[in-house]
Amino acid sequence: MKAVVCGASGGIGQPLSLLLKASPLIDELALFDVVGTPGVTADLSHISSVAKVTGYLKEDDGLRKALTGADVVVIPAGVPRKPGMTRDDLFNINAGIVRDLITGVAETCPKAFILVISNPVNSTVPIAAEVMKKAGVFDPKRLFGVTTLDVVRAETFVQEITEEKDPSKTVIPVIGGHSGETIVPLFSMAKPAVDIPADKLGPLVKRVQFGGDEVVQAKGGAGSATLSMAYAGYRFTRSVIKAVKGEKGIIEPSYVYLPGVEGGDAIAKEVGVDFFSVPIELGPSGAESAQNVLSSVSSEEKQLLEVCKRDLKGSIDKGVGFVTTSPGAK
Ligand SMILES: NC(=O)c1ccc[n+]([C@@H]2O[C@H](COP(=O)([O-])OP(=O)(O)OC[C@H]3O[C@@H](n4cnc5c(N)ncnc54)[C@H](O)[C@@H]3O)[C@@H](O)[C@H]2O)c1
Ligand SMILES: O=C(O)C[C@H](O)C(=O)O
Repeated sequence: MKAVVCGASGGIGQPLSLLLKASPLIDELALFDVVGTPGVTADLSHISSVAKVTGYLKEDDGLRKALTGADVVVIPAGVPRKPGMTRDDLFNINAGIVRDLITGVAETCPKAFILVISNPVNSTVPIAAEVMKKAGVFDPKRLFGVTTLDVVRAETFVQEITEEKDPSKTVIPVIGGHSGETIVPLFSMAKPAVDIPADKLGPLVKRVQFGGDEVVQAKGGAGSATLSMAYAGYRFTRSVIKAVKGEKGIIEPSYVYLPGVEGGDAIAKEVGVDFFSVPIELGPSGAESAQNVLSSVSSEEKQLLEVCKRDLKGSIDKGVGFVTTSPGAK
């Protein structure tokens, strides 16, 4: 199992690479970034775990070397937000970064599972899909937008109400996209069920939707969530790898191209957009099936979904348009 981290020297990239290096599920870990990988690689390579670590910069065909033989490619490359910015404000820089990295994946390891963390996820995943389509190698079951941090936040924030000792034991589907009101936590479907007083539900939902802003404000210009994202990114990567290795019954919400996933076409028609996060059953070929949870949502959640669908459409069109109307990826 070879995993590659693109953006490995960054705020997310370093702790994510540490967690992957410590995982016994991974035999080879390749680190790619435009700066800093020699140091990060040397440092991680002293850890006495299974994975063999290699590092690459852009020079000397580094991206191709890093991606050769990759099974999983995780992408936290790109700029983070500062206070006052939206994720969409990152589009102008990050769209090109993601396009170029995915072009490398399409050329070097088209069968790899691709996990996109770079923001705005609502647009960068459609960009990745279009680049893969253009190259004739798009497999929707292998492309994931990582929305796990929203799930992790929902689990964590609801604990204030449930007072459960281990917050990760409460399963809460979070659907939609990964930005403000496109994030729709379904507390009505929590397992085990949670009893949330009416006056607390609205603020709880808002906190999950705008949890990213909390961290951006607290860091005061020094970036956005990195450590919690590394944890979430690792958790999702581990689930994909375990499922690929044959473990059954692994379900994780993820932002995918629904028409290409079993059961997803009907959901896409219902929500009116093709890219959307729902709980996905993972398996050896990636996204095995999409779970339609829409019929079970509460009336409050239905209203949240209306706003979500409206906001998502523009972000998806922007991502698709970036590839279809640009003169072509490098
Ligand atoms: N999906 C999520 O839930 C989520 C959560 C947190 C952050 N993010 C996003 O993740 C991205 C990274 O955040 P960060 O805090 O790690 O930022 P960072 O600036 O600390 O790190 C980004 C890294 O990407 C590298 N990079 C830039 N261009 C590159 C290229 N062409 N190829 C390879 N590497 C390149 C940089 O050198 C840097 O090391 C941001 O876009 C941020 O918004 C997403
Ligand atoms: O808020 C951000 O910009 C980073 C990330 O998307 C998050 O949710 O923390």
